[in-house]
Amino acid sequence: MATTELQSTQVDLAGLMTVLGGHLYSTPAVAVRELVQNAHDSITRRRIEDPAFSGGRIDVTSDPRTGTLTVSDDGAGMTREEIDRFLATVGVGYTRGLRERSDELIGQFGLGFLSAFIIGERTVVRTASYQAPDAAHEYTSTTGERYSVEPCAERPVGTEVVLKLTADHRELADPAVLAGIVGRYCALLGVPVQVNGEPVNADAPPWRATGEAVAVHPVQARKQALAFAERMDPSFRPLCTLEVDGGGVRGLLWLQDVLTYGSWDNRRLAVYVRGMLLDDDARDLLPRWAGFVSGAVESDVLTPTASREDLQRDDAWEAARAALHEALVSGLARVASEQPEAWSRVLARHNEGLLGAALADEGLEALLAADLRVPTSEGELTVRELVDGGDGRAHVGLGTGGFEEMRFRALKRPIATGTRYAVVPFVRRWCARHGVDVVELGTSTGDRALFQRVELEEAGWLAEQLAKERQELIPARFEPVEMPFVLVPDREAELKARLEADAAQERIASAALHLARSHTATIDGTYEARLYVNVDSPAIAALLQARRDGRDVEVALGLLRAVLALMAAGERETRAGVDLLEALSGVGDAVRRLL
Ligand SMILES: Nc1ncnc2c1ncn2[C@@H]1O[C@H](COP(=O)(O)OP(=O)(O)OP(=O)(O)O)[C@@H](O)[C@H]1O
Repeated sequence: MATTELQSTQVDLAGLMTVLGGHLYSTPAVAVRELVQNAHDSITRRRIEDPAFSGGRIDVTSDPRTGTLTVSDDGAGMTREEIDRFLATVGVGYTRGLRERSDELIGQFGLGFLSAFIIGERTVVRTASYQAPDAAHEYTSTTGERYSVEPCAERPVGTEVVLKLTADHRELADPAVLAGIVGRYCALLGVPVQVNGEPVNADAPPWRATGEAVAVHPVQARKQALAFAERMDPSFRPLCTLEVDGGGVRGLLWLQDVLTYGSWDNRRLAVYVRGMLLDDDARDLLPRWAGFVSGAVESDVLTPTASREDLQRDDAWEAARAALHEALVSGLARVASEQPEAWSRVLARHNEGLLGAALADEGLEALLAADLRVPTSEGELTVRELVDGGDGRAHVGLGTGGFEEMRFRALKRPIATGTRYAVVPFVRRWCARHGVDVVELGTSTGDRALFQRVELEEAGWLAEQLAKERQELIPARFEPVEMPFVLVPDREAELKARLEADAAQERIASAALHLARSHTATIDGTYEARLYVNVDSPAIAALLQARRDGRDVEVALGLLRAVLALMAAGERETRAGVDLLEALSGVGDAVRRLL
């Protein structure tokens, strides 16, 4: 058998660099983070290996005129040999080996330094190691593929990396841009960082401060937490903050102080791993319903991907997600009991989103069920108020307005607006728990609960006189007695007509359509609307009596037809086919004949 000769795989560094540069990182700003992170790790290394060391500081400076950016540290520095072995060898770093001795180190892949070549057209590294402080070296490279190392003038122990930025990335030298980037990435870093002389991480996050010996008054602690939230997320003012401590995550969540709707998804969570911002938008760690929640958390157990801009979806991630969920629910409960003012603001701002949240989470439902309000024809009410106002039943409208609403308005009874986000399921759930009936207006079962049907000899005659085509006239008793009739469009027939229209075939997947049709087949779609005529109303009672007495009822009928048409014309759902002018002239005609 012939022996197979083993060959070495060739690495095309230029090609690899293009991939890394163009595809690994989402933004060139990440390169700045990588350099600051190396400075941090080098300081950590020196703290471990050089017992005499008491410093630790990172300086980022820029010169917009020359387009240069410099990151300096007073960390361990590198010897000549270390430059070759670690800095200039892709995939290898000193840091990885040291991680066993410290959980503060951030680097592990031996890749980050390459990002300097994405934003810099020339990179110079000047360094002196604490192991050989008198021998400083200067590394120079343009693309990272080739480099030179020379001895250089004496310098303090530590490293400075000087980048001449490419034309595309010169904006990174703008002091404000740079301060913004570094300030966000390094907000929680344990080593002080200055950008052009200004500290960017001087204030420790509030959860670290709680370990301090002097206990802070709760009001003061709340203020500090709000100030932190405001610093971290300038786009929204925070309404109140909630602590997170569990599942390997510590930090703060806050509710945004804006008016939100159910569809609002502005979840924003910044995740810091070992003090460095890793994922600016880890929204998936927050529950889907928390669209109005922002936060910043840190963790040592979450694992970054190689781009260090995302997190691996491992067990730690799941545990963190569960902990954040729990922190949100218990934090909201705490705000409800300890900060009544903030709580009423939370309810006012996020009522709609919380309706959905309550449906998604039983713990929240228990907390919120009594306080959340649903939109009704009488303004926003709690379900308890809706039920009390509805004589012990919850009325829900599935359309918009209509005669039914007019009737309820006349009675001053509230109808919940069932077409709005989460209202129907929330009301149903509440009522099921409290043993209360829900009446859905416009469905045949709903109508049966509201209109007490009566037998009437003149029903056929009334139908001829008042009902239009595809309207079913039903004699009934209902309140208020002043109302002679109510025209109720049949929502189920409406749905049936819509689904059975040919166009539906194109819009709805056929399996779903089939299912829907098997339901609509059970709906009797003969009538589009029901006209309930109130036999208790003085107008109808008088009309019927006059007819029984054999008197002429034409004028009265004309007037009633006109009123019916006018009522129908005022409602979006019933106005089709109503001739307003004809209705008005009907009134005029009746008045003229009466006088
Ligand atoms: N400022 C610095 N001071 C001292 N050593 C440095 C500095 N910057 C880089 N190095 C050395 O170069 C090595 C490679 O750096 P690089 O950023 O490529 O990878 P890393 O930091 O080890 O890992 P990662 O890719 O996860 O960031 C480091 O491990 C360290 O030994």
